[in-house]
Amino acid sequence: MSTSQSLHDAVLAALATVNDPEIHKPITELGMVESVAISEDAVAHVRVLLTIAGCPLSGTIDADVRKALASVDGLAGAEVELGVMSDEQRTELKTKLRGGIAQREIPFAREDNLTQVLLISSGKGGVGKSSVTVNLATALAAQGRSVGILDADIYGHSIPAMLGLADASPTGVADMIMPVPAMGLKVISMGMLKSSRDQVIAWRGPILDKALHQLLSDVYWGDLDFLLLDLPPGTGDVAMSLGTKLPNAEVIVVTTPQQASAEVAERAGTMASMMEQKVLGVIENMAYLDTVCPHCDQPHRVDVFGTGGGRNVSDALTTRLGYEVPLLAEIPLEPAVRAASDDGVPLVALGEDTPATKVFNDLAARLASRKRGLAGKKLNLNVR
Ligand SMILES: Nc1ncnc2c1ncn2[C@@H]1O[C@H](COP(=O)(O)OP(=O)(O)OP(=O)(O)O)[C@@H](O)[C@H]1O
Repeated sequence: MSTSQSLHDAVLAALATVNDPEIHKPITELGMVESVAISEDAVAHVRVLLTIAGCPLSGTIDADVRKALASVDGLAGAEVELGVMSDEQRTELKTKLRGGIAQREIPFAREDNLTQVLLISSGKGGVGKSSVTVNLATALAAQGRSVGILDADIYGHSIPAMLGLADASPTGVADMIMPVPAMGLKVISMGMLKSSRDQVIAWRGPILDKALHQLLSDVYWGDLDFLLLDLPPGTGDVAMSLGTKLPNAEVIVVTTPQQASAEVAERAGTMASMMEQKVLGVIENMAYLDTVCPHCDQPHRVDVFGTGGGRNVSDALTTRLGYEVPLLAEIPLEPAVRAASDDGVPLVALGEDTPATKVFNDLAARLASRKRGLAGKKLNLNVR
């Protein structure tokens, strides 16, 4: 092999180590390296194409490319020129990002898609649906899974604030929306589509449907092991719309011990049949408070909100739906859960060893080790 050829190969190998800062894939795979030439004096001439003119991250890409080239042995120097992709090249990139699918298709709806799509729902607001979503997602990510969160709660978008992303907005690359990274998760919220933070979203019917479709198809989720959707409480337009969009999704019902179980089960059951989706199980949140008794100084479990709500909902749903709907977890009422969320960091991300953290990590481990697509196989996700 000639020296110039081996230098050329070495330069390409070095460029393959440079990731696009937003897409997180090598620029060589994304068609961003337009040309590489090695001149007789061993100088590399590299032309890199940005996805859009005025790309805010052009400085980062330029610096990363130069750094990679500086590591190539035998090069006397490097000249880097930045250009911009043509419309055609952008279309090619978009197709590549969509896994070879040119149209705006929802990747999670494909039969061969292996992402576990979990719809976190509740009969009514304030039971801790969003807290469960962020903590479970963080626990899954800490166990090495690639996890996305879609905050589809049109009434209150609590997810961004719980992840310290209150003012974050996603960027666009080649007509695709880049999810916002936080705590190792990829995050998109309906609230991020609003023009101002205090604007109220009152979308219904077709507009809501379109927005949801966009968040599922135009967002560059990449290969996800899990996608968790925080649904608005109750049944409604979002549930209806997601039914057809995410046929393989599974519903997790979050409830509290005192909630009228029949009512919760009724709503969850109705929603699941509206969506034609399986209910994976029930999570009882704020299940109990572990505290030291002021009278006897001994640790006690106090059932602040009564007992049995989660188990009753699981039993009622099992009867109503005709298959086993297990109680997946009982999460204690723990002031740290609220405090951490208020600080914009899910409790699980703090790495502290608390009973709630343990429950989230344990549930994440069970979900992560699930075998997918084995029809009829008992999944054994029961909490007891
Ligand atoms: N296990 C828990 N221990 C202590 N506080 C909790 C727990 N779970 C949730 N909370 C707190 O309860 C409040 C409501 O929780 P969260 O916002 O997650 O509920 P939600 O069901 O998503 O509500 P909404 O439907 O209104 O968005 C928050 O202040 C949250 O920090």
